[in-house]
This record gives sequence, structure tokens and C-alpha cells, in this order.
Amino acid sequence: MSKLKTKDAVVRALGAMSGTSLDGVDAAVLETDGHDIVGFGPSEYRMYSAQERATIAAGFGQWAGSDVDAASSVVDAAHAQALQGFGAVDVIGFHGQTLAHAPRLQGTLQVGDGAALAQALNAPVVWDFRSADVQMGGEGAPLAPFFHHACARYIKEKAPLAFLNLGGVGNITWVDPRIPQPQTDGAVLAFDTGPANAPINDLVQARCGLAFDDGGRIAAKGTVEQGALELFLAEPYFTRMPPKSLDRNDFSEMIGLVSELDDADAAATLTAMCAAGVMEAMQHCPSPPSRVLVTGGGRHNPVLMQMLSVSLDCPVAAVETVGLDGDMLEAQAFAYLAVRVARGLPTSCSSTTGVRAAVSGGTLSYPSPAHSLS
Ligand SMILES: Nc1ncnc2c1ncn2[C@@H]1O[C@H](COP(=O)(O)OP(=O)(O)OP(=O)(O)O)[C@@H](O)[C@H]1O
Ligand SMILES: CC(=O)N[C@H]1[C@@H]2OC[C@@H](O2)[C@@H](O)[C@@H]1O[C@H](C)C(=O)O
Repeated sequence: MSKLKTKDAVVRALGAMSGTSLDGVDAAVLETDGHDIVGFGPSEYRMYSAQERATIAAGFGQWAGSDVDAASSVVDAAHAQALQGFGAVDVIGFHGQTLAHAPRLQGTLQVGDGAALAQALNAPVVWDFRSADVQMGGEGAPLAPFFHHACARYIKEKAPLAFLNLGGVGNITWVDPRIPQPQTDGAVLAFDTGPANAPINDLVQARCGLAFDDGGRIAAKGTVEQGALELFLAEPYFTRMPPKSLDRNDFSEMIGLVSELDDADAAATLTAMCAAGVMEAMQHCPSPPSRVLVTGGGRHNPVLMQMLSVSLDCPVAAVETVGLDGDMLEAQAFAYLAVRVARGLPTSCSSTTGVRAAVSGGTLSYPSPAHSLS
């Protein structure tokens, strides 16, 4: 039996994530038995070119057709390149790129062909992580929570805490590390908090030609417009009970709420909206977390971090304070989930996605003909 299929054997897994911000591909190695994190390996970031980014972005919000096919080809080629330099790995977790996400309507679409990637890299690839969850009534997102639970155990946390990912969209995982299995009642609660960096990026792109508000410098000069913030918080999404998830552009109209403001006030207000979504999320946590550990690009924005520190009732810090890598946590998560899928272990449960029963979501593709595993 291959090492991958041998229960409890520690394997070398490579995970890859292409997030909603469309900046590029994050890739990272994780050593795990599918339960515990044993060690972290090397990582790489492969940026998308402006042309690649435009091709993928043209597919946003679409479910099929030539734009989707073109986006998929770009995603495949970029991943084949990003993942080739890691040496032998036992399995690859390939998230792909989300183009559209409407779990209760059409479903969820992550482009990228895992079977082709398995062939190109001569390694087993787990992909299409979200569809099975959606088919069983779940949101299909967020999926990092089981990994967050493993992280909490890895850092030997003793009390409930929260991981907050601030990418294009924000998502939070409340974790009780004293409960050993993440699918056990009371171990984990997770959901998307609201828009995070995506509206800020869209604003500064449209107004200043910038990819993002580096260091929160534009927002730092502005004043939050309370009326716009209140209108934003009136969105029913925030009072809806979790589990719940968002598509990148679900709140895209919020830019309209700041359209009359100057650049600095508009950026400050959108940044405050991200923080306010997180504050609203706290009411849904089963108990107050002892601290909030922030991952994703938003932790690099000191204005946002300061707003969070002021509005939350517990310490807020980047995951680096506990020795984790906030730029690679999602890639590591999909390495971890790939091993769980290969071993038939669940990757989501009712308290992370609302799925009817815990599910092991993902397709495992092997290179053909016969491949050799370590
Ligand atoms: N130095 C910085 N200052 C301000 N914002 C930053 C900085 N660095 C990154 N960001 C923000 O973080 C974003 C990238 O975050 P991240 O890589 O976590 O997103 P993602 O993984 O694509 O998204 P998601 O988790 O939603 O899929 C950038 O687009 C930018 O808005
Ligand atoms: C549908 C989809 O791709 N969702 C992403 C997105 O980006 C952040 C947030 O929205 C989260 O729900 C999810 O990604 C992370 C990695 C997750 O599944 O945990």
C-alpha cells in the first residue's frame, strides 16, 4: 500500500491556493498524517502577470463558456510552474481559482484541472474540494477551519481562540483546541465575516490605479463616514446565523456607499467596514475567544489591524506571533485537506459549512499510467 494510503503515516503534502485577490499562486509543503501538523516545509509565491490576472478576472461570476475555459488554462499553467520545484511529494492539494460561488443556486466553481496537473507533475492531486460539500447542502466554504483546529493544537493553545483570514473576503474560525477532533460538536465554528480587502482594492484600483492600499496609507489619512458604515451594517448578512459564506463580489455595491467621499475617507470607510464585519462576527462565537490570530494579506494593513484591536474585546495579533506563516496558511490548509481526502477523513462538518453530515470533499486524481509513490 502506498504511503499516502497508509493510515497514520506522515506524508509530505504540497498545497496550492489561488485566492480571491487574484495576486498569484501560494504553494507550501506540509508534513502531516492528516490529523496533526508534524512540520512545515518550503513555500513559493508565483505572481500572476497583469495579462494572466485580466484573463482570470474576465471569468469572475461565470459558470461556463470561453472566458471560464481561458481562465482555467491560465490557472493550470501557473500552477504547473509554481509547483514544479518542490521535489518529491506524496500528494498535492490543488484548490484552483474560485470564479463563482452561489452554493444554494448554481453551486461553486473552482477552475483548474487536477487530473491534468497530476499528469504534468507526476503526482497524485486532490482537487475540486468544495463541490461535494455543496451537494450535501453545505456552503462549500470556508474549508480552512479543520486546518485551523490542527494549528491551534500545534501551537499548544489551551483555550478557545479565533483565526481570522483577511483576504479578498474575510473568514473566521472559532476553535476549541481541547476537543481533539474538529468534527466533534463544539470543536469549531466557522463562516465568512464579510468583505475584507476586495472592496478596498477595487476602490484604489479605480481611483488611483493601485493594486491595494499599501500599509493602509490612504485610509490612514481619512475619516470613517459613520452613515455609510451604518448602512453597510444594516445588511441582513451580519445577523444571519452561521454557517454562511460569500462570493468575492457579493458586497461589490458597497463601493457605491463611499462614492461621494474623497479617496482617503472612502478607503478609511471601506477599511472600517471590514473591521465592523469582524466585530459583528464575534456575536456568533460560542464563547469569547482568548485572542484573535490574523492571517491573510489584511494583517499587513496597520490601519485595519488597529481598527480590529480597538473594536474587539480580546488581543488581536498576526499569526506570526505564534510562529505560523500568514502568507502561506491557506496553501498549507489545502495540503492538509488533501491528505485527509486521500485517507477518507472529513474536511468539513455542519459547524464549518452547514453540510448535512461531515464530508470528505475532493477528487483524487493519479497520473497515468502507473505512477510511483514514495
Ligand atoms: N502591505 C499591505 N498593506 C495593505 N494591504 C495589503 C498588504 N499586503 C497585502 N494586502 C492586502 O491583502 C490582499 C491579499 O490577501 P491574501 O493574499 O490573503 O488574499 P487571497 O488569498 O487572494 O484572498 P482569499 O483569502 O479571500 O481567497 C491584497 O490584495 C491586499 O488588499
Ligand atoms: C468560495 C471560496 O473560494 N471562498 C474562499 C474566499 O476566500 C476567503 C473566504 O472566501 C473563504 O470562504 C474561502 O477560502 C478559504 C481559503 C477557505 O475555504 O477557508
